[in-house]
Amino acid sequence: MQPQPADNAARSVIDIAKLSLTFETGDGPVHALSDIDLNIGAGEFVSFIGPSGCGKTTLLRVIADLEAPTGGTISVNGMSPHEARLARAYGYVFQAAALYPWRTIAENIALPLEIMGHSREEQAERVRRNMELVDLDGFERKYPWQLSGGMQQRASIARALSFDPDLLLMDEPFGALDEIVRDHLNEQLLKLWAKTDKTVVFVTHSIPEAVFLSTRIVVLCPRPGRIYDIIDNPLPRDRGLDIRETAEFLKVAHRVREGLRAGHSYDD
Ligand SMILES: Nc1ncnc2c1ncn2[C@@H]1O[C@H](COP(=O)(O)OP(=O)(O)OP(=O)(O)O)[C@@H](O)[C@H]1O
Repeated sequence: MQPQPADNAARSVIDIAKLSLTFETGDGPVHALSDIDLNIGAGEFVSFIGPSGCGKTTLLRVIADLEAPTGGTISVNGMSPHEARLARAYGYVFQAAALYPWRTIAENIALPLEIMGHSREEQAERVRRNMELVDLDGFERKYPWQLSGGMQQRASIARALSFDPDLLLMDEPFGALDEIVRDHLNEQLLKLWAKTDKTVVFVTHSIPEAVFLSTRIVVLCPRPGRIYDIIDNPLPRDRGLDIRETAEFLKVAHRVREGLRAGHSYDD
């Protein structure tokens, strides 16, 4: 039986306490993350937003076991990030679609399944299901360069979902796309999230994107990278783009902007 949303919301997926990460560089230590406390529950859509260099990507990479913290604790699905990575607990979507140009879209999406040793039939079924989920059916035999930037990013989301992880980590996936495409993908991502009940952690620079997508918004500030504010988004989960014109939306956006201003240095 599928867990009910209420039970689901109670289960913690990511637990971070007093976490820090200092990079030792030739120019001295860089305090990329300091004193981070954050819990993310199942089914949440949490955005990290903040000025360049505040540690958004580093925090996402720590969750994904691509960086190791130098202090504090973190668990993902009750495991260390390393164990969670081996257990394939999450799918990761990068800023650039990073598809292999010599493989068709279907072959790109099948790649993680191939590596995991799924049968050809299983691969085909999962590729079909995930291509449908991101609205790309019909493009199986195309190569990445035959698709627009937005379609390539949808393919990379389908690839991240191919092995059905409960957790999706997304690092500015739509940052390089124009506004209209981005709006469309934001809507599609929200529908996909509602349909699949995934937990999503999403890095962005865009206030409207963060407010439109998220159930919670984490505002970070730099030097050292730390959490400035965590905003519960009161907007209903079922929202369309026109919600961006409402007073509630603008109120949340205003609070995010205030947080960004407070942590921003114009010398950057
Ligand atoms: N491998 C590394 N070695 C040394 N310093 C690093 C490394 N990775 C990141 N940093 C530094 O850590 C800080 C946080 O970087 P990070 O990329 O996480 O910020 P960000 O908020 O994602 O920035 P942006 O919005 O520009 O992507 C920056 O000062 C960055 O230069």
